Amino acid sequence: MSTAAFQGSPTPGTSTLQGDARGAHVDIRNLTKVYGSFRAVDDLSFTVEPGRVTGFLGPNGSGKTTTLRMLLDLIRITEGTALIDGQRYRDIKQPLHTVGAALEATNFHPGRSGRDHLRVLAATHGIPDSRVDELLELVGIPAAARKKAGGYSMGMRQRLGLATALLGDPRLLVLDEPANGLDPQGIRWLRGFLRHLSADLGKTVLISSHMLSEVQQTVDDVVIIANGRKIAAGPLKELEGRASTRVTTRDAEALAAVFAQRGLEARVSDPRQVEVASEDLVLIGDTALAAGQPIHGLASAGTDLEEMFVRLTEQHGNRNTEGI
Ligand SMILES: Nc1ncnc2c1ncn2[C@@H]1O[C@H](COP(=O)(O)OP(=O)(O)OP(=O)(O)O)[C@@H](O)[C@H]1O
Repeated sequence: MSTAAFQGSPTPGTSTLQGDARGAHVDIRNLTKVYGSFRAVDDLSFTVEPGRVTGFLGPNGSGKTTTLRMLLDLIRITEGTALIDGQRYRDIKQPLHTVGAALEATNFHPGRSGRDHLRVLAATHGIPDSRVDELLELVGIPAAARKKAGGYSMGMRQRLGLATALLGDPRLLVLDEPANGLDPQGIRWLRGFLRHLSADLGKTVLISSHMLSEVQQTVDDVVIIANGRKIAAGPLKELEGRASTRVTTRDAEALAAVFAQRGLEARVSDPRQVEVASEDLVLIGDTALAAGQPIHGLASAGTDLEEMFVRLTEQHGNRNTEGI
């Protein structure tokens, strides 16, 4: 599979992905979905900006897919609005050219090749076959796409889903868990591809994920939900907070005091463990050494946002099974 297919794409104007002068603006306002007495999405509001990749994050069952389905008019909204450039999806004149979506990677006809799947869709929208082949090349499955989709791996289905979403060269791309089933190389490829679409072509990209770590290097903005409600939203850089390091030692209290003297914020999390609000391993190591304190282990403890996300996932892992 090509990992750089898009990198060589021609200059704007002739590219397979021409881009628009602007991506579409998404405005979700007080969106609610109720099933019986269960609030799958609860008074959710956020915006998605053009030229950026927005990560829509939350634990399993938190309401991400339900929100995206309401945005795309696949299910009825109970309350609130979900607008794309000020319009409901159903009122958009040329939806394929405005919004490209890949909500599920499994809904291709198993007996039809990926290429034929795209060609059928292209034909019904007056899009030439040549574009189908260009897109298959672009997403890295030019040969595989001639085989029946029933035999595709999850990663191949994801790539075909992406090609389908891109068929109309849309201004907004909505992808549900696009990294699912991709190998590390595929995830790296997807990351570069989505950045190209947003940063270079100005498109709006909205991707959902239940794993912050999977999209952390891809997204500019995040919207985090749990139990159908918004927990946090904003630029990733602003929300990430501090990175910290977990230090294993003989006497955590003594080492924490040493760090504090050096002006490093430190917290004893275990009699043998200290969390230091720094990712400077040299500084941490040298400080401990100078004070004669042994270090038995040093590990990145991630950022404040990562810690919050892990906590959320633990608390709200699956509200169905928890009966919340
Ligand atoms: N048709 C439905 N009827 C009843 N409950 C539903 C229906 N569709 C979804 N739900 C419930 O709504 C909640 C949110 O589901 P949703 O699929 O939106 O979560 P998600 O965040 O996309 O999860 P995942 O990361 O697992 O895909 C879940 O508890 C789910 O069981």
